[in-house]
Amino acid sequence: MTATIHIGPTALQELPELLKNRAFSKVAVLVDENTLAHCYPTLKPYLPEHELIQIQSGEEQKTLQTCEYIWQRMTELNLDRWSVLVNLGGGVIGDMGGFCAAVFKRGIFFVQVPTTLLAQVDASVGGKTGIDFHGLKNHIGVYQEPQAVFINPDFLKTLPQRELKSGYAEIIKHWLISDKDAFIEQRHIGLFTDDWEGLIRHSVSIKSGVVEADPLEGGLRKILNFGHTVGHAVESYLLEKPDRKLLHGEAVAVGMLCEAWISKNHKLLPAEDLDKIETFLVSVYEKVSLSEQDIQDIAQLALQDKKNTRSSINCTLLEGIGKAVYDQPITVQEIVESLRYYTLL
Ligand SMILES: NC(=O)c1ccc[n+]([C@@H]2O[C@H](COP(=O)([O-])OP(=O)(O)OC[C@H]3O[C@@H](n4cnc5c(N)ncnc54)[C@H](O)[C@@H]3O)[C@@H](O)[C@H]2O)c1
Ligand SMILES: O=C(O)C(=O)C[C@@H](O)[C@H](O)[C@H](O)COP(=O)(O)O
Ligand SMILES: [Zn+2]
Repeated sequence: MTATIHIGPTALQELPELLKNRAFSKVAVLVDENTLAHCYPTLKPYLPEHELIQIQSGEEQKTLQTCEYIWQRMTELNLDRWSVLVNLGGGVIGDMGGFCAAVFKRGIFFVQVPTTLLAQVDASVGGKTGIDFHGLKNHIGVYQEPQAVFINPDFLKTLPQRELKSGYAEIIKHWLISDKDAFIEQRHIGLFTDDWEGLIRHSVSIKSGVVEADPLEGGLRKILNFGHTVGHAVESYLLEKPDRKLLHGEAVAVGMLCEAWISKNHKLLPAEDLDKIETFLVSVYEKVSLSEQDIQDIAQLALQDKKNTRSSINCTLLEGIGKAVYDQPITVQEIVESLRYYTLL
């Protein structure tokens, strides 16, 4: 069953009732240094007595080593099976906190309070939790729904512009896979909107609809992975190169361009649609420079994608703006060519 999602500047007002009704034995809040400084003061008035678990921010922290630290703190704090972990942060806190809670003592409760645009429109919804392993994205994880999700768009006021743009990539993805009108009409307003709540509600409704139809990604849910076959490979590759690291959404933007190009190559996406996607994404995201060696290495990483079966790379492609098709076999060589296309844009 999918979790209840509360959206709006007063969303957190619903939290005390949930905590009281479920009579959790202990409440712990997972934060990083940024969410402790910028978001915890807003959350605190809605919490009963609680403990804090603090980790360092960043994708590099989304590892088994950090999980060990979190489990150690949960143990020291004597969290039992009726405790709840409140994950206050972006997708890293949400994915890793959700995973730690889902397997601690075979599962305690958790609540998502997403504080980045990316986590509000995507990561907090749908129950995918997990961590990176040896640089491979979300390689270890479980599906586990939180007790509830509380999305307060006011948290975005302190979010750096680069992080906002990263989250915007997942909004664009939602438009590209299922809402042509939104892509055509809203793309130029996007980042300059004064209605974040409206954008968040729209994205959450697209994602929730897909997840409800196919929670465990047997089929349809794979459309939410558009841009991620190549995007995750690019993100994993550059994560190992400290001064070239990309944010998740920035890598997904590269991935969407490459996979849109592959869609056209497969005669699924009309040239004029590729043109529109290209013009728009290039206007929002800085080009990432990639050498021929980078391209060859990135393409190999796509062989680890979770949608693959046997040796087939199964990609989600576009049949047009607003319509995605999943399980489309592609080759390493096509990924190489798509990345070459990207470098020439
Ligand atoms: N589970 C899913 O369905 C899903 C979906 C999309 C992405 N993800 C994962 O999400 C992760 C990316 O999440 P992200 O983009 O939120 O990055 P993130 O969690 O690293 O947060 C980005 C940065 O913003 C800071 N921050 C958070 N909230 C803030 C605020 N309100 N004000 C100021 N600073 C703030 C954080 O401390 C961090 O430095 C990736 O690991 C990706 O794989 C998961
Ligand atoms: O929720 C989903 O399903 C998605 O694919 C959403 C993606 O934006 C997200 O990055 C997800 O974590 C990727 O899942 P993965 O199974 O490819 O790790
Ligand atoms: Zn994503």
